Amino acid sequence: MLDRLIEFAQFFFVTGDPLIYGAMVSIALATIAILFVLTYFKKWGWLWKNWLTTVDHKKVGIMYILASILMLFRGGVDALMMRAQIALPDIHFLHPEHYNQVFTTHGTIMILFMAMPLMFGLFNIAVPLQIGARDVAFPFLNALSFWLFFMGAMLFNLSFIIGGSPDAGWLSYPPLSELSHSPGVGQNFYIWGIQISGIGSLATGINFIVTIIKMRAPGMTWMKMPMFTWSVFASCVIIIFAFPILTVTLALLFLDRFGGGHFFTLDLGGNPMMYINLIWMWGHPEVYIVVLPAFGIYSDVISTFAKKRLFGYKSMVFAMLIISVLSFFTWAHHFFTMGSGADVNAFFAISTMAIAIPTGVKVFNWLFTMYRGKLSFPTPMMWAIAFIPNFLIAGLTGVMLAVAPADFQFHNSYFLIAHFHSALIGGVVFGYFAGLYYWWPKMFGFTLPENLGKWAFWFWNIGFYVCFLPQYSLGLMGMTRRISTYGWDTGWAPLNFVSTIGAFLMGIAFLFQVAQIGVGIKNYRKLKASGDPWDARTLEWSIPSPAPEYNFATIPQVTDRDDWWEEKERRKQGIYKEEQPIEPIHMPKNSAIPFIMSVCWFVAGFGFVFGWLIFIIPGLLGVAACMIARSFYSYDADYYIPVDEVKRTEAAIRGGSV
Ligand code: HEA
Ligand code: HEM
Ligand SMILES: [Cu+2]
Repeated sequence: MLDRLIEFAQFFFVTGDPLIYGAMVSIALATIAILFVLTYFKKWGWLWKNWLTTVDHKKVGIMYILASILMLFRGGVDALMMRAQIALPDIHFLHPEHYNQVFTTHGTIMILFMAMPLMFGLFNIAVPLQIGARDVAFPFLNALSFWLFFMGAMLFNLSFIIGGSPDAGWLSYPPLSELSHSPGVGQNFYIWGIQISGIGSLATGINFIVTIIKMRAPGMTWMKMPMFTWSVFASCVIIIFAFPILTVTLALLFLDRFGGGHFFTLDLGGNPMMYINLIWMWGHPEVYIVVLPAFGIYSDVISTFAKKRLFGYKSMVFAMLIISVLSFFTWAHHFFTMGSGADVNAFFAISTMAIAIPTGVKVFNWLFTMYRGKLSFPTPMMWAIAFIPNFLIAGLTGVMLAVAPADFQFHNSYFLIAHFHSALIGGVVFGYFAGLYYWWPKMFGFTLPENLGKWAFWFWNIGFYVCFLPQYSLGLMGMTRRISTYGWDTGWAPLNFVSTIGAFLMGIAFLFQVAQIGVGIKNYRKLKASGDPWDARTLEWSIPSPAPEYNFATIPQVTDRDDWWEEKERRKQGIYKEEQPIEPIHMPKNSAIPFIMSVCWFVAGFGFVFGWLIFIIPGLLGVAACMIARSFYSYDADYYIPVDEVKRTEAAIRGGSV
């Protein structure tokens, strides 16, 4: 036992780095503060009952969003530390080893623990409401997905404090990620953090596909579905085919590291190229997993604020489905330079370029939707419009990268870094921000203050161009990715300095957003939103903001695409649908199992990271116990809300009128 403690202490105080001690102290202080506040205001019961054990999709969505904002902060601090380090030559703020850790955690966190959960948050907030459903198909599984993501993310983040962070890049290529080259525990944190949250992502994919197929309101045929819901469907189709590949790849890497396997080693029959193929078979589709829902948001937001039907609805749907299929045939464009040969490279170059066609269709459709529309520009619309030029740059430089011979020059240079940040920030993050501002009133019942939102918008946008445009030139000037410093003789200093200024402008933009939320909460009474604050088109706006726990008192009967808009038009002409009688509403009960089971996974994962059976065994036993409890002893998992109570709630929120 004593050796274990000493071993633990060694891991704990692995380095004398002041940044790590600083982080430890701040995390400890923040934890104490949270515990104190919860105890002082007697909020433990509230937390447990309303949040930790909830299975309500709206609350699960809010928890995803909160966690992802926290992760955006962590990933953003990483980004600023890197940009500070390379702002000028010969800076000694981060050691080279530390720089490696920071870009690895930044990339992994931003994609897997920021973009994915923010996306899942928006799925949860909007999809059931858009299709006129009372929840997702499997609410229990939905809560489990969230907690698995959360515990996976926490495990990954723990590496910063205990044992050391991973440092082999966000995709952890072997041989660098093998035991021979990375004997520390950082890679184990990477594997287990992603595995645990990955199970959650796969389950979410399945959950939303079933929800969209089975739970649409009567009358909502496929071609009447809101575009965001379509994009979620397309994204989830990619998830269910791509995430199992990630799971298997990381499991094999784990066997290499723990079980003396040789799947990806350089000797005994292994081959690192196998890993590189597999990880990109997930990694490339992953970028479309995150961007398609952003496309869906742009479609809904642009048609709402242009007061027009989306132009080319059917072509939008097919473009998305084509992108989701094509996304599985382009993975090798990430290693044109790794010896595939001319024929293979030509195949993947052409399939990659082919994606420009459906994407172009979408871009033109958005422009045509705005053409001659009655445009207004509240913050969601501003993000949607800013996206178009940003994404055009990202897409066109993507097509340049897809030219295999040219990629021998661009590959792993700052040109690539600029390409993917343009796509990920200008495309994905901006899209999710548009969605967040758009659905905020539906989530919380008040709109965010617009003036601070506009400040945030301009800082993000200007910062974005100032940060990433110079990087295209830096790439062409020969600056490669993942270097922690360079010499004055390179001539890269001025552009890097400008780029760092841009990064800090985006940091300020984030602070504006935090302030905006703070001011919004303070003035929420003044900013109170009606059920339909944007005069929007789809069903989620037909019910009060925030929606009651059962969403729809009676399930809507859909007759049109943009059904709520058409309904409003009909009402203007005095035509009202027949009121449906309210019936008792069937609801799922809260459950503590998703939370407890995920905590057990966390404990087991922690044990696997260090190879400590005293954590692995109880953790896995706990997981098994939760499964048994759910399978054999959870008969009492649902209840009915009686008609009277529904009527009372409706009357209270609507104040007697609609
Ligand atoms: C959301 C994220 C996202 C998105 C949407 C894209 C979209 C695209 N990407 Fe990108 N890409 C990444 C994220 C993304 N990428 C990441 C993270 C990496 C690097 C990872 C790493 O190495 O760590 C990467 C790397 C990467 C490479 C590897 C380069 C290398 O390693 O050397 C290539 C090469 O082909 C490429 C190509 C493309 C193409 C062709 C598109 C297309 O989908 C773009 C299509 C869009 C348009 C073209 C614009 C709109 C179209 C029109 C207006 C019509 C008219 C246009 C034409 C006819 C051209 N990307
Ligand atoms: C806030 C603005 C951001 C800035 C200033 C920034 C900056 C950086 C920097 C400096 C690097 C390392 C480059 C290198 O040395 O190779 C990097 C890498 C990366 N970033 Fe960002 N970033 C930002 C936002 C994002 C977002 C939002 C995402 C994803 C959604 C993201 C995903 C990545 C990825 C995947 C890598 C590659 C990591 C690796 O090489 O393993 N970044 N970023
Ligand atoms: Cu790709």
